[in-house]
Amino acid sequence: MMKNLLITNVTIVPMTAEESFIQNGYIFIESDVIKDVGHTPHPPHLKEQAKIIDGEGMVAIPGLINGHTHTPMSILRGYADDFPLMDWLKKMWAVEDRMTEEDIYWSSMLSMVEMIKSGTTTFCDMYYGMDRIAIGVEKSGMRALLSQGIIEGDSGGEELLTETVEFVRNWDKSANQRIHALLSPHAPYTCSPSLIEKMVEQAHILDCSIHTHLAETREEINIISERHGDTPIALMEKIGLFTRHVVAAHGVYLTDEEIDILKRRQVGLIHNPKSNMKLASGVAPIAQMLDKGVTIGIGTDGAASNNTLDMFEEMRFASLMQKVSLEDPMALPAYETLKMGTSRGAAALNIVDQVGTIEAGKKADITLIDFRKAHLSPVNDVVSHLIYSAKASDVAYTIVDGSVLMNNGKLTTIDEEEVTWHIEKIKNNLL
Ligand SMILES: N[C@@H](CCSC[C@H]1O[C@@H](n2cnc3c(=O)[nH]cnc32)[C@H](O)[C@@H]1O)C(=O)O
Ligand SMILES: [Zn+2]
Repeated sequence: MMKNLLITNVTIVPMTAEESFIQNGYIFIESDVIKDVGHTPHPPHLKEQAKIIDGEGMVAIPGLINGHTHTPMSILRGYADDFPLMDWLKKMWAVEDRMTEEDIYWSSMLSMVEMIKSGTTTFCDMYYGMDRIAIGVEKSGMRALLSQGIIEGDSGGEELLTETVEFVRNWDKSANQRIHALLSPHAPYTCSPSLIEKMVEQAHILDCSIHTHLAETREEINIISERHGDTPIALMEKIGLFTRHVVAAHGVYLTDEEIDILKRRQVGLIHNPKSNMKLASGVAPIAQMLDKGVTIGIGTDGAASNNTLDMFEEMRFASLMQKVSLEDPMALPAYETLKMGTSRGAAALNIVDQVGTIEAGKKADITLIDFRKAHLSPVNDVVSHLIYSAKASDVAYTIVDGSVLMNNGKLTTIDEEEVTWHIEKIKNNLL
């Protein structure tokens, strides 16, 4: 079957250079890779070699990158709202203890349905039962960074560590390199320094990145200070966490010194504005970190603390939250925010050689947004509309690795009705 694609008559926001656009362009995809991007007219021979998607009235952006989430938590959407993090977590863990691998699989598939429908092409996940999620990723066609989150129990984390190392060995670079496997100590307050040290050692051996939660709440700062006499990032620096590439979710409470560490160690910081607002964790100093050159992406966190996985909303909240908290309408402007959802998100996850921009040589992960809508009219400014006006439901096509996962609004790899049928059944048993 011919797998080449030609997207025609489309407005392209390639995210390659500052604010460059192609007003009426084409994108030629050969198998899983972008081969050619240009202005209309396209070379005529391309037409015979490819399936054509008419991009009239649409805007193409690099597929959105959800830098931090817990996909199976969609089953817990709306289950325990309006609590602070530590109380909320206790409620989550009580249910998570009862979740079976099947529950995890279908809940994760529900999240993939939501993400594909809202133009997300890559997500970075932390949960348990990761083998089943990886099988789901194979089926859905999405790109994913997967890690088994480790919370150290009374018995220590040794057994879990063996399991998670096995997971990385089995899945890293699988599914045509769509899957990256990472190691994941859940957080500095749920894992001891000695366990984290062991995980770093393993990450060096496996040559993989590390995904964790860091500096999320004031309470975390207090716990770490009481236990170790340090702040979370300073402690992690001491125990050598940042000798590997780290994806760190949150970074709400940071000293200037810690921001310097994040920059120097090229940590991929993932900002989760809606989760931070909903759990009232606080306002991350994003504008300040960007000024200092920290690499920042955007994530939704799990659907139980958000309560959606919609990256358009997430980008909008990121921008608005900086503006209002700094009383500065110029803080985190639209293009900067879109970068965090695409190219910079890819850099934060250390996959910028694969995705994050629309240019020849990159993997073909592309989202097409239909701009023929009242709330996107008139098109005075494409990027402004993407950040301040667009909705998830404006996404018409989601393409990953050259495969069309949503074709003019229709999912091609997942049977949504089957997923929702299972979800209803799981909900009735579990909650
Ligand atoms: N519960 C698992 C491992 C953890 S997976 C990831 C964990 O992160 C939790 N989680 C979700 N959102 C957040 C957050 O914002 N901060 C900290 N933990 C979170 C989530 O409830 C889940 O337990 C075990 O049995 O070891
Ligand atoms: Zn999280």
